[in-house]
Amino acid sequence: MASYIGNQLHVSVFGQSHGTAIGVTVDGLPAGEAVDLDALYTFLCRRKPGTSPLSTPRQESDFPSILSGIEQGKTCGAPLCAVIENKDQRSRDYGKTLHIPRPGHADYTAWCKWGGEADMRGGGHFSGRLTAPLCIAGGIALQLLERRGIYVGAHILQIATAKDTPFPLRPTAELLTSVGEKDFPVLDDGQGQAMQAAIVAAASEDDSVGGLVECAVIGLPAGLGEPMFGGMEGRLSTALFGIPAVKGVSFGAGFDVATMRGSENNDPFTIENDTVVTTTNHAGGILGGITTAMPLTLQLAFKPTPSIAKEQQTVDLSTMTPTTLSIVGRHDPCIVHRAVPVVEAVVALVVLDMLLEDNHGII
Ligand SMILES: Cc1cc2nc3c(=O)[nH]c(=O)nc-3n(C[C@H](O)[C@H](O)[C@H](O)COP(=O)(O)O)c2cc1C
Ligand SMILES: C=C(O[C@@H]1CC(C(=O)O)=C[C@@H](OP(=O)(O)O)[C@H]1O)C(=O)O
Repeated sequence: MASYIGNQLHVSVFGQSHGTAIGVTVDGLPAGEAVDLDALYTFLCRRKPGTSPLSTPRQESDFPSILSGIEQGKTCGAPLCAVIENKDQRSRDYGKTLHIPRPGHADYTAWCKWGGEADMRGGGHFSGRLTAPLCIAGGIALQLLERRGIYVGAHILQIATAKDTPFPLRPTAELLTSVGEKDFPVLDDGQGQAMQAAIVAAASEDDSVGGLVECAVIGLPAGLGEPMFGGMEGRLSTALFGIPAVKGVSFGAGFDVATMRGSENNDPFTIENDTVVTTTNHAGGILGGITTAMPLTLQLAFKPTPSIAKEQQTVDLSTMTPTTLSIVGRHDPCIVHRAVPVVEAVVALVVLDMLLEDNHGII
């Protein structure tokens, strides 16, 4: 099965962008955990569409109905089910082009796989809209982790050619929390202005831009993870590639390690307050798939939004002839800034799942 993840914490996402509703089931949450529903909705609003000229104008409240699993503000042990009704579908945007796959979107591959039966209006089940229910599950996981001193935070590292300052060697909980509270989550607001200008420029040319998100987790114990296929990098990557438009995931110094010498890349060990730490963190807090207790750091590459108004070459699958397409409708000229809370949510779900498997006395 494709739309669920987790070994102890089973998270299953359902729905289509233009269907009645989208939602999530989460089985395996510990019972008796307080869930602050106001804080959860504040988190969901960081992702919701229709809030800025830099994003899709589709108007959705993204307000979740919790159908089960939470009673009197606490998890009750039963599987949690939450749904968000879709309210602002405009399916006519897709009516004339259902046989004409959008370059860069999943239309063509869904058509191949599901024999033309896929509901691809608004991206169907492949849509970025499905990241809203992911944020419900992840937003609850973030609350459980924070209660135990584990903080997950992310920011936009790059959009087009404009670059933010990376997180410092030891990001604090305050830094990770405060950057997420910004309307445009960057550390350097000047660079944030340049990024926003790049999005506006691309949109004005009927085009789109991509970029990078950096995420960090602090407060993890040393020793979380497994060797080989159960490693922290593998577990996180599998989940993070489930976010639509992610084309790359790297940890620590990432692809820069290719040009470093061992003497530069190795993180020297030392002792601080009777604890083993490293003086640099090119490893991103992971050695052998297992956490070192230094901040876990990762970067994700997001491609430019595929649906653009600029004319592109494609094919008509009903006649099997080449054609061109200028996409009408409501689309994000950039995905990166909307994806920041989604990255936090997915990382939190994986970390919580791994702690539930091997809890180090934490849960
Ligand atoms: C938050 C978010 C919003 C998105 N918004 C759009 C959009 O408005 N238009 C679009 O064509 N793709 C959008 N996408 C990306 C597509 O859903 C994605 O590119 C498509 O499903 C194909 O999947 P792939 O890029 O992972 O191959 C969005 C993705 C995310 C995470
Ligand atoms: C609705 C959201 O984003 C949608 C993601 C999306 C896609 O193809 O991924 C396509 C667009 O859908 P529609 O054409 O129905 O407006 C976006 O608006 C959302 O993120 O909540």
